[in-house]
Amino acid sequence: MSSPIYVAIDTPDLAKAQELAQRVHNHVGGLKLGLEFFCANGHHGVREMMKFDLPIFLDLKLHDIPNTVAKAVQSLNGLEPAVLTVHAAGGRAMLEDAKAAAGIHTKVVAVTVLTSLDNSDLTDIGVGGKAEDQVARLADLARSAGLDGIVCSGEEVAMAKRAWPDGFFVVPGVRPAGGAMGDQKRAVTPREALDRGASILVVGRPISLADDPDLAAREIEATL
Ligand SMILES: O=C(O)c1cc(=O)[nH]c(=O)n1[C@@H]1O[C@H](COP(=O)(O)O)[C@@H](O)[C@H]1O
Repeated sequence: MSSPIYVAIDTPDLAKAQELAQRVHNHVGGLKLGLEFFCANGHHGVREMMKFDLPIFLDLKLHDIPNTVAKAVQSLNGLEPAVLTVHAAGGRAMLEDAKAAAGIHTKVVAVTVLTSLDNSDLTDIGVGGKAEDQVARLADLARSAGLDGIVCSGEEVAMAKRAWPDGFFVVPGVRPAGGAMGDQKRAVTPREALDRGASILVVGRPISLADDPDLAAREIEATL
């Protein structure tokens, strides 16, 4: 079985992205490319990263009116990433139109509550209640809008999976025990996330900033 670890390649620099992928590609199950990579390198950059023969997770976190998001998703035609993100907070029509515009081989997943937010951040943006309640609400919306799954933290994934047993659950912001949190606030270990129902794990800095990214990826995999 392939590794559930998708390495987050968070750089605008194509050569650096290729170097990291080259180092870790035998120890991860996929490559996650984000907005900074896509803005700098576009379709060409994604095609270059497809050469590693691993599934591509295009993390664009689209969030706009339905027409704009649908056209943006259509503009990815030809790339057919394995996974594509949109923000659940864009609402039902946006989610439905994003899914309808995506290729059949692309899992469209909705970001619920960013792992960098805690309950007090939610209060600041006018969302009352706890992160878990908001994740539950948005997961329900994503499911009824026909999406393939959600992105949430390891703190909510067990609850979300109980409510949506065949959903696809992406858990980012995971940290090996004792690892630096950085800007992440709702982090669990990779093992905990998997045990609680994650389908795939997104791991960035614990691998990319390690002195030996290859070893770091292998060490995380060994804990799973
Ligand atoms: O959609 C994501 O992948 C995502 C959602 C979320 O709630 N939190 C989150 O950290 N991410 C992404 O997951 C990666 C986490 O990176 P590290 O914190 O360096 O492991 C980054 O590429 C984020 O953009």
